[in-house]
Amino acid sequence: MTSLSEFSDYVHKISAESAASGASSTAAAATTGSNTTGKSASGAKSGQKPSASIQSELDVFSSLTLSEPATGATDAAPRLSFMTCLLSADTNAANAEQVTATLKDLILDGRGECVLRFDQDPEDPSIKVQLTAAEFAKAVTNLKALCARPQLECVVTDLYEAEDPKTGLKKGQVLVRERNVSVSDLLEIRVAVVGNVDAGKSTLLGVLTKGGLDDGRGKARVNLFRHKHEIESGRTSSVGMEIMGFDEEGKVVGANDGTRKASWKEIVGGSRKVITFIDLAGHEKYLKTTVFGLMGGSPDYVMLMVGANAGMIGMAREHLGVALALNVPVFICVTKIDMCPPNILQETLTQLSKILRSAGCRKIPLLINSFQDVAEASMTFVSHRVCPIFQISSVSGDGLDLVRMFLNLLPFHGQFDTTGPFEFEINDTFSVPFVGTVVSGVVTSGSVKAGDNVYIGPDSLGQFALSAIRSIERKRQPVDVAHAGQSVSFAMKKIRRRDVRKGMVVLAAVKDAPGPQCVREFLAEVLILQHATTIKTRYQAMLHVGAVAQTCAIVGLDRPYIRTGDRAMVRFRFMLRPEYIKAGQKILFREGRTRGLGVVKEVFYGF
Ligand SMILES: Nc1nc2c(ncn2[C@@H]2O[C@H](COP(=O)(O)OP(=O)(O)OP(=O)(O)O)[C@@H](O)[C@H]2O)c(=O)[nH]1
Repeated sequence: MTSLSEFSDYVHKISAESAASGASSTAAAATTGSNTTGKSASGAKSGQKPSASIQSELDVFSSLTLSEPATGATDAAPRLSFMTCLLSADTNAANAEQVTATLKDLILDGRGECVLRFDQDPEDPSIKVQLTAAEFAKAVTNLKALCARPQLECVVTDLYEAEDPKTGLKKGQVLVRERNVSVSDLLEIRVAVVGNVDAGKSTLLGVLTKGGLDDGRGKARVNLFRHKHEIESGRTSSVGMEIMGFDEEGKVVGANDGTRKASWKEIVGGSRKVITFIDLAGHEKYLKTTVFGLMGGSPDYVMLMVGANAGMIGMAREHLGVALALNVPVFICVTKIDMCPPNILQETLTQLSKILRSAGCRKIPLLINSFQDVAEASMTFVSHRVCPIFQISSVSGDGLDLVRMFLNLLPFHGQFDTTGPFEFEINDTFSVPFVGTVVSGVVTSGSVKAGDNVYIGPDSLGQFALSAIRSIERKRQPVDVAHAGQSVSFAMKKIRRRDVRKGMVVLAAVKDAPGPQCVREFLAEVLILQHATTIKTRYQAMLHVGAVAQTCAIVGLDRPYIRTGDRAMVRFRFMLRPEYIKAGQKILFREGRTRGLGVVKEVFYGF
């Protein structure tokens, strides 16, 4: 860490910027040598001896900052760094307000929570901070006091603390999470669980959501199956949903000793963050369902399960490929370590590392062994192409605490258009007694209220029907409004269940505006990942785009033929019926061993 020099650079940068923006009063006062009654002075008053880095910042700012601290800095005055303000927040009201404002922004970005590192600036992580043990303790105390105030109403949970024995400097991380959240604003993170058949996916979900442990013979997974044939065969064949809730302190809500599964109502009622697991099938026979779950379920993360003794076999590579194609961050759980000899476990880890580092993946494998690793990985996971790897056992319980903590810290990173017109992709349909037709799926844009008029379609003739939202449920709890990024279900008015199907959309019905249009043909830029020979026009394959899965034919190509490794512009035609798709959506097509992926570039409206 070169905090001193970095801080000075930073301070010079800020002072140059403030000078450029016309901080004449600051400059004038500085030259007159006026005493700074500013924030830094009060930091010194607190009796704590600031570390060199903080002191250097205080020194520079004491010659720059002239505005009255009580009235707040003027627009032209440079802002003190977060940590400098935090250290003096107990004695300086203006600094306390600045920290509060920064925290509010971070919590808003994180949809109700944020993780803070005490060794870097939260607003600019490239700025390193060094804190002595006393400063660290003060920073944590001040943070807790600020978060308890009505302006924030948050709970601060310590994640880890570590002290450098040589320098005595301390670092650590905390989780700041809102204390009160309504069901409609509850933070939800969707995690798709994939891996080869018998890798232990359903078992791990059973153990995480119910508590208790597995017996190695399928005890934990029984409650998760949705069909009788699944219980009999022990194989998942459908897309299952499980939820796990964390309270404001990060404790798991409802999971007990494995004897009873908490109801969704209990979990949602006590949680401030909910993880929705999309449990997918590992068998090759159900690949279409699994790809549908990955594309239509809009997962934020993919959890790839790998049996320690089996390694990356069968469908696991296929699932990893789809996750990478969709650009969804992946983390890996190497499970069944209780029944795996150490040399085989090592072989599996080496194999994983090779696959992840290969040109096709370009990921950095990161073995997670401690709470510190978890906390650090959760912050770098999304942005740094890191792939955390956990070694766990659902039978002995090894490594499960680390996985639980990681799930608790998984950050929100959805890129949904919250301000656009309302759009919703249907993933499943139900007929509920006394309620009528219910559709479930993900709001991909905008928001909708119960009672709003909507279009639903397209049907096999490309038509959209007018309907209205009778009621909305989120995690089986009634809510009044649904926002982009949330998975919800709608009870629909005037629609029969047989008229709705997966892949349809629900759209805002704007009065006097023309209705939505569907697409029969579209142009996509594709990359052929694998094909034995050449692909020409009239070639047909199963094409997935969002929740749509339909056979498409190639009706146009920018060259006579394409083969493995080629990038090309391809015109596709839906064979069965038109669909509602948009430019920018990712596509994936497969037929036998053939695989291709791409992006929709242009859509052609009409039947
Ligand atoms: N010893 C041991 N056995 C495990 C562990 N995890 C799962 N198992 C056993 O492995 C078997 C397969 O587990 P499942 O959870 O059904 O595997 P799956 O990946 O969900 O399989 P599909 O649903 O068919 O894709 C069951 O008999 C589990 O009891 C573990 O950590 N240790």
